[in-house]
Amino acid sequence: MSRSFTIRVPATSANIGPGFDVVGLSLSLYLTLSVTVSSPSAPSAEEPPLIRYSGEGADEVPLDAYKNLTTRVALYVLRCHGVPAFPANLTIHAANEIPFGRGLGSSGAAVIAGVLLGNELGALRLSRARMLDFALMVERHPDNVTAALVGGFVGSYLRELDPAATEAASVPLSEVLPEYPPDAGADWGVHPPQPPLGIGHYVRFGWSESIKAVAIIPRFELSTAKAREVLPSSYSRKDLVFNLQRLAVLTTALAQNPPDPELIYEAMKDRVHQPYRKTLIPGLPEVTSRITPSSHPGLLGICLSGAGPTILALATSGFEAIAEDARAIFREKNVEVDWKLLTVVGGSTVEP
Ligand SMILES: Nc1ncnc2c1ncn2[C@@H]1O[C@H](COP(=O)(O)OP(=O)(O)OP(=O)(O)O)[C@@H](O)[C@H]1O
Ligand SMILES: N[C@@H](CCO)C(=O)O
Repeated sequence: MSRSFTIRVPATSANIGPGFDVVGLSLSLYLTLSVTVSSPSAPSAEEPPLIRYSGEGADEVPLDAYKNLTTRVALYVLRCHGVPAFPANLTIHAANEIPFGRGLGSSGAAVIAGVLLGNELGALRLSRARMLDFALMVERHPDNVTAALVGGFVGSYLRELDPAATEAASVPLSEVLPEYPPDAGADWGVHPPQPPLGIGHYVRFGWSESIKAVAIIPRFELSTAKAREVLPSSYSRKDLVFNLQRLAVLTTALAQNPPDPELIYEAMKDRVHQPYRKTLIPGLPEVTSRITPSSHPGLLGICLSGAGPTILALATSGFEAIAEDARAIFREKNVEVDWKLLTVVGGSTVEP
């Protein structure tokens, strides 16, 4: 007898302008895993899962379960609960709509899918809060993973940990997710680093149903790691206050009906990450400054999505004009784009 289930995790856009590493929005593109496992099935290191993959990233994603981000995370969760290996006869088909390295939370979705997979395979019954702890051991800023797990427009923070917990949470990623081969005699990690309890905390803000998201997606990848390298390690008080003022207004302004374009356009400006990332994204300052509520009725605000290079425009109408004019501006910089009209959706699901 075999058991099948489906895991569905949404794309996310982090930051929404001033909320760097703080806010995230779940969007209607999905990573879907269709999983089949023999039941009952004992853990087996000799028989790794069979992974099939289609959609975005299919030409670059590793299909080796010890290299693939989702299955590595699932194995980490299992090992932390005393299960040393995947169950035998496990097959996973990943169908992915979330483009890689574009600022739409592909890695966050892969990590959340892995946590949910480990939880299901081990019948662990982890709480949402505990699942978030596991995700935060891998992706160490909470904005994408929290929104991908719980859905909606979400704000989150990482708890200040005591020195022991800080040490536990600071282990190198290679120790959390070793790309270990199933060699005979390999250390199967009887003692993997356990996440401290209650690392991440979140709240869901309101969201006006009238607001949709236009994702303008350049046809090149920018890794989050590279887009974080260009950021300074300290900021002026003026720039921090600029962002804090806007973020405080934005979290409520996006829930109001009807949404106020003047308030939101200004509240989606940022001085903490976007100015530094313009060197990596030709056209970023031009698109965000030339597309405004006066030039494009229906537009509410425009920002970099996550670490980029995607631009996110929030709007109630006029979607095509916003996207096509952004395309024309990017073209002046020799950047080709695709665009999608997305809605804000609920969080991850696991269904039989
Ligand atoms: N479905 C997936 N399965 C396995 N690995 C994935 C999957 N999705 C993403 N990844 C890995 O994550 C990498 C992209 O992560 P990165 O953090 O750079 O970008 P992103 O998550 O798309 O953007 P952002 O964090 O700014 O929203 C890919 O190159 C790939 O290695
Ligand atoms: N807050 C993160 C999101 C990317 O995953 C960043 O902007 O670097």
